[in-house]
Amino acid sequence: MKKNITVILGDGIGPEVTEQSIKILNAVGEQFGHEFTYDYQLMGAIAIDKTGNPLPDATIESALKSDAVLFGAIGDPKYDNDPTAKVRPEQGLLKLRKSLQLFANIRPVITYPALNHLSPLKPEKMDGVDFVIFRELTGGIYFGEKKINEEKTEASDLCSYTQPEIERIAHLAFQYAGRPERRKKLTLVDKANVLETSRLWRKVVQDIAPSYPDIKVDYMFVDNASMQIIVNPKQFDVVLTENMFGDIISDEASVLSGSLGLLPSSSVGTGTTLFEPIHGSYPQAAGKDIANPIGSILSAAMMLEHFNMNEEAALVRKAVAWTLSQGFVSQDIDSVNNYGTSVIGDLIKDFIEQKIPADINKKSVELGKSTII
Ligand SMILES: NC(=O)c1ccc[n+]([C@@H]2O[C@H](COP(=O)([O-])OP(=O)(O)OC[C@H]3O[C@@H](n4cnc5c(N)ncnc54)[C@H](O)[C@@H]3O)[C@@H](O)[C@H]2O)c1
Ligand SMILES: CC(C)[C@H](C(=O)O)[C@@H](O)C(=O)O
Ligand SMILES: [Mg+2]
Repeated sequence: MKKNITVILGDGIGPEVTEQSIKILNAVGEQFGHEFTYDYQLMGAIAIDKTGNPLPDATIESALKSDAVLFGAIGDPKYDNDPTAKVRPEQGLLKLRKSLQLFANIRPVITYPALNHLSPLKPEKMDGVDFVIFRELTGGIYFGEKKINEEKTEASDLCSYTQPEIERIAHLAFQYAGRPERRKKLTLVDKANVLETSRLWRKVVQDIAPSYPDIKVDYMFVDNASMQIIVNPKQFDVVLTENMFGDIISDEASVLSGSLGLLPSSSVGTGTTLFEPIHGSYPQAAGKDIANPIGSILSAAMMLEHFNMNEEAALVRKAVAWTLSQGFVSQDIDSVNNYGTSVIGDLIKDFIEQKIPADINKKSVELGKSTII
């Protein structure tokens, strides 16, 4: 199969983690006889530096005609620390989501038995944690009218949702909860005790629920949900929520897996689907070969599934689980014994290519070197 992928490396650690995913996609292509071609495009701070625009038209055009988009991360401290900046890297990402109508951001949260002992939570709370957050991505407070008065002393961001915006993601989430591998439970996370938009979410979900009689629906306020994710994460199966709540609770939930660097996502819309790790540009780590590439690599696995390459995706996941089980982990997972971004990428690639020596031991894999000795 031939697939053309728009690749947006972005800023900070975006390029180095995405480079590992490209390695993995190429290895999968070789093994299974697929041809992946890449069209590299700009977005974020690097795009502002090169073109003055955080999302050049060429990036949107490429994304619209490609089979999928693989995205790293955007963001730069020079904008984060300047609240008066008129042009910002994040505008590029938000505009891309809007342009591709990527209304549903799917963020799976799974745990790895091999990492449970490193978790801040008790291992018995972690075994079997497996839920998926459906985060609405093109509405809410992110996209409502923004105002600041002339004196710059009062500002507002409007949070608004329409019934169709809620319905389209709710249907996706219900259908997902009904998949054979899921536990047929959907939890709507909102703030319906305070917010009018949340009350609309509840009403729309309540109206839709009877069409999915097999799915048990639960409603939870976001403040409670933030606590429940930590104390009893096994109760969740599919979590449906609006844009900003989803942003926040998914970073929180990543702690269950072991690190923000582990979580992948897909953003689904009416056309091209985009795949990206949930983390940001982690500027402190940029260029140091210390970032965890697994969030990006698992996003590439989600992309393979999107191409109906299920066996290929399963092999990538198996390879990831193998590196974690062998202790080949990055600094965010283990601050004492850890391996570089590219070493982890190479090990996952070698596993896919069945090139891992049977007698491999940790000492034979050099920290920061990208070859197995
Ligand atoms: N989708 C995106 O591109 C995206 C997402 C979030 C934040 N951002 C941007 O990224 C910049 C930095 O934001 P931030 O510091 O709040 O969030 P961040 O996700 O970049 O990093 C937060 C912390 O998470 C950890 N982390 C994140 N990714 C990691 C990885 N791959 N490996 C190991 N550890 C990792 C690090 O401890 C880091 O300090 C900002 O400009 C922000 O706007 C972009
Ligand atoms: C960078 C920012 C606009 C973005 C968001 O808030 O959606 C990020 O945090 C994410 O989770 O992808
Ligand atoms: Mg976020």
